[in-house]
Amino acid sequence: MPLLEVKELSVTFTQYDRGLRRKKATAIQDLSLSVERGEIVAVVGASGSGKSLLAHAILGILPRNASVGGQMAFDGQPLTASRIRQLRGKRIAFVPQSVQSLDPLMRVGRQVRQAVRAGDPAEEQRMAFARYGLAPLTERRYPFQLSGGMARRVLVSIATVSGAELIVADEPTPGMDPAVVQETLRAFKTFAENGTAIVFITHDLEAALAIADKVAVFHAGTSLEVARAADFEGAGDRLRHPYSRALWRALPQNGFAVPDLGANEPLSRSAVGCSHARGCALATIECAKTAPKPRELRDGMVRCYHAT
Ligand SMILES: Nc1ncnc2c1ncn2[C@@H]1O[C@H](COP(=O)(O)OP(=O)(O)OP(=O)(O)O)[C@@H](O)[C@H]1O
Ligand code: NI
Repeated sequence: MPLLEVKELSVTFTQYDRGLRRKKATAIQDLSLSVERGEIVAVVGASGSGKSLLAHAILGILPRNASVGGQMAFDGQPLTASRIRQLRGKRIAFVPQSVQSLDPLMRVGRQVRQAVRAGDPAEEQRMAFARYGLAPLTERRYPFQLSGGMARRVLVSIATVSGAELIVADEPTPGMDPAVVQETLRAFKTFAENGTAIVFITHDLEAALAIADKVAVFHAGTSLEVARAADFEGAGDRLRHPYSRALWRALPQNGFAVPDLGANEPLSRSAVGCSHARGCALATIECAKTAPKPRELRDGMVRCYHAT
């Protein structure tokens, strides 16, 4: 049984136009994902593809104008609003994308110590700071006295000292220098080896592949493919979706093959058809008409009529 199971999640925002006309915008649609204990599932995708919203939906911290559909379960029990309030910061820890989520008025060492649930808080905090390359004196600083990369290491410390069974990390590494990124990724790997389940959200496919078991490729508010990390190899022939293959081939070591993905177009999630149909070499009339349903393929998932 997966530790976290997300089934057919949808997130819709109600917004008011000028003139108080209500309109609805669907930001996540028909999204399913599961994470086992000890497993690292990376969620990769372009800006605006819905990665943070997935994290916020799991953590129960979506804004009030968002409505959520579908089901989520943690450790076999439905993840209701009241249950997530009990689990947050305990069995489920979150590394938020924004460093603004640190308390601006509290020294960062104390913020980390408050998150410790087992063991000596001071000891745990010192060990976390050492692990992520933060000097001991950093504990006396306030958030505004830290660089972005340091603040992110504090956020990672807070999530990891909690001893949570599931860590949802939303872009934990930007602003860190490369050695610290490696150290942070290694720490995640060690937590997973000790049984922690990790959802690792990143737009950095290389970082994802360095530690993940599975990779969910997001586009326009849903996952187009869930692959084994090992499927990203060679020319990408083991990948199931043309979009994942394009992401893989665009990496420097694969020759920066940049296809026209239509990536900067306004998201086509409200449009009918496959969100990737424009700019896809395989697209047929069917793709433009009706979005393909997810289907299992070779120990993974794909939403594409043409995947084999
Ligand atoms: N409060 C909101 N009201 C309306 N729409 C929203 C709101 N928050 C997010 N969205 C919509 O949801 C989409 C997905 O946002 P999300 O923050 O999940 O993207 P992301 O994949 O995390 O991007 P990034 O890589 O930039 O962090 C956005 O493009 C935006 O259109
Ligand atoms: Ni985000």
